[in-house]
Amino acid sequence: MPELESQKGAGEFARAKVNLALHITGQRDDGYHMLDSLVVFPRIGDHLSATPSDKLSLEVTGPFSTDLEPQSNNNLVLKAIRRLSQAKNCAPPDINLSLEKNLPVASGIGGGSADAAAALRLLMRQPGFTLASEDIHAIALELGADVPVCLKQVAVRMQGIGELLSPLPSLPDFGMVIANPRVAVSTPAIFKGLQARNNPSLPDLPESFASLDQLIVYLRETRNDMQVTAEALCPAITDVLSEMDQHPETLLNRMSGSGATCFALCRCGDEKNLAARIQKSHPDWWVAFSDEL
Ligand SMILES: C[C@@](CO)(OP(=O)(O)O)[C@H](O)COP(=O)(O)OP(=O)(O)OC[C@H]1O[C@@H](n2ccc(N)nc2=O)[C@H](O)[C@@H]1O
Ligand SMILES: Nc1ncnc2c1ncn2[C@@H]1O[C@H](COP(=O)(O)OP(=O)(O)O)[C@@H](O)[C@H]1O
Repeated sequence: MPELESQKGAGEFARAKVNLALHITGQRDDGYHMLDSLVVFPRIGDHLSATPSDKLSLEVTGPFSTDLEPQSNNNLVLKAIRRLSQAKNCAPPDINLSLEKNLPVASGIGGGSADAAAALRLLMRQPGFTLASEDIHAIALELGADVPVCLKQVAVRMQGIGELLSPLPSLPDFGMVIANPRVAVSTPAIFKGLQARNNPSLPDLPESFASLDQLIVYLRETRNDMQVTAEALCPAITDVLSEMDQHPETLLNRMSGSGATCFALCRCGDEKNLAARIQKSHPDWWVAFSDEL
């Protein structure tokens, strides 16, 4: 492994993925579901950095580190590093990776996918590890359906099983609060429990969203098709949505991904107060906010 070009402070920020809308439009023969989703990336996330070492290793710190086995070969960060090295016919690099786990695990905001994508970006910055964008996209998809969208971390429409990414009309400014009742939800269990798998696609997108009100009107015509199943399996999701509903700042609230994290959209500037009030009512929940999406 050539000496790391960037060391302290030059890590990767692995942003949470939030599905503003998530329609399940079909199922492939291999069982994977077809999606039509609007995805955004709030400024809330994990941090991944690397320092030279005598072998490949991973340490996990941060508030949710205890929910992951620190040395596990199943960590998506290590899987991503090994898979990209294999694609380059190189031995995995001798680095110590440090993951600050700020996002709850198995929570519908793609923390593991974001970490895997961060690991790919981090390694690709090193000489000898770059790949053409279609090749890195294919590796990302092998690691997980949500990993391709996490590579670029910009707002997009996501289709296929997660591999088809297309630009969105530019979005108005808005604030976001996300809250998780600290109950892990298994993505495969929610997919398995779906009552309907052939739902309509997203309504046609306008050429632009002139205002936040227009975006909210559009989103009210959309759904998260996993929400009913997830609420039945995890009633705490309903509690989070009801709490968000009680605050006048909330313009629209919904579950992200397969849950249990829910988001509330608000006017820019309202997010900090809204988050504080939700956290005050439920000190045991994980609550975060962002004004940049
Ligand atoms: C539901 C979504 C929506 O963005 O988000 P999360 O709840 O995970 O955040 C994603 O599609 C989750 O993507 P990801 O978590 O990467 O999925 P994978 O690891 O590839 O697969 C986990 C499990 O979900 C199922 N799966 C995943 C994606 C998909 N389009 N159809 C599926 O049926 C797979 O069959 C597998 O059993
Ligand atoms: N770095 C990681 N962060 C989170 N989860 C990980 C990671 N590596 C592997 N996993 C595994 O991936 C599964 C899905 O985690 P996660 O991506 O947090 O779920 P979700 O997409 O629902 O938010 C978990 O069961 C976890 O054990």
